[in-house]
Amino acid sequence: MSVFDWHRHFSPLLQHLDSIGYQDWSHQLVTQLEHKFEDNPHGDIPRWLTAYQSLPDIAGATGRLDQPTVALESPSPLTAEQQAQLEQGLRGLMPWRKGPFEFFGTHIDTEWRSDWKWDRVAPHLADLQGRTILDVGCGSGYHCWRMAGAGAQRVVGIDPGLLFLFQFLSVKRYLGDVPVDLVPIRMEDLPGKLELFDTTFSMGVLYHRRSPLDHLLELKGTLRRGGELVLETLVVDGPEGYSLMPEDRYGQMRNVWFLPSCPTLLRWLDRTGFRNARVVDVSETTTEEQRRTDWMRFNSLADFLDPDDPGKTIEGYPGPKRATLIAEKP
Ligand SMILES: Nc1ncnc2c1ncn2[C@@H]1O[C@H](C[S@+](CC[C@H]([NH3+])C(=O)[O-])CC(=O)[O-])[C@@H](O)[C@H]1O
Repeated sequence: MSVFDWHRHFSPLLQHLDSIGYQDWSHQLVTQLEHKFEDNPHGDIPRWLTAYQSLPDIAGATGRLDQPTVALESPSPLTAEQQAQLEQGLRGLMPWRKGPFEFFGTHIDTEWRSDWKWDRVAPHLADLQGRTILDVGCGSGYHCWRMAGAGAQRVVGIDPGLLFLFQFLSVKRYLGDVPVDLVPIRMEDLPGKLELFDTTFSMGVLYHRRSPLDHLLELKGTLRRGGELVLETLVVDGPEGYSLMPEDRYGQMRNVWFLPSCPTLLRWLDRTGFRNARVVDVSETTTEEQRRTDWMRFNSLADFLDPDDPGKTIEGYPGPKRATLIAEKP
């Protein structure tokens, strides 16, 4: 038996999938979750679970999901004891990378200002009102909450990082049975042709995939006809056809494969069968957007850039620049 009662957390989603005719997917998820939490549990789960379970119960909590800081609020101020319990529990879930969040007045200054990314992406999206959304590589689920705040009917985030799951649940536990879920699986663990989602996001994932074209095809398989893909990834300057493959690490990150130019990305989207692909934003990532904080005390972007030329990574590659592209599935 797992110490983590995963059935309780995932049963609303599994039941929903059954109710809309996606029993095959829900059965597959049960097998994957059993494996993850019972057959082969991550060694840190007991510690994260203890931190999560130590968070205080707070009556009447509500969420503000439509503003830069995803915030939990309570009708009356917390007692000093509740405040201390809260801070200790949240500290037990460090490092906090994607956010910001505020838990009843306790502000979590995360490594990333993920709200800046949302501000760059959101103006270009088809209205999220009433949509069913997949967020691939969703991290702590910060953007999933913003999607819900923009009116999405249901949001499924997937990310294999289990600390992210406990950070996500520490928000969700105060919001009750909201139709927002984080499932700890990889893109490759989804069934091939779900054709379920109105919008699928892949932000910060493509460069981690050894086979970026297969990633695009997998993303296409998640969308219904006419659905929208939102792709955000690291890019480099260069002509159509160009893409950079780092020799080893890029900005100290392992597992970085292809950094295409924007024209190359457009070609990839076209060749994988998307239509109307367009670049809606290109921005350099700054050390204001990604930095060490009190809630993420390890090295961050400033440590990964060349100290003599911050326009370059420490390995001598062009500094991080990200593009957002939008395309439709025909
Ligand atoms: N194969 C995979 N399948 C699913 N997730 C994966 C995979 N490989 C890596 N990830 C996950 O993708 C996320 C990438 S971070 C972007 C977070 C958010 N989207 C953001 O835009 O701020 C970008 C970064 O920090 O490099 C991580 O949480 C990985 O666990």
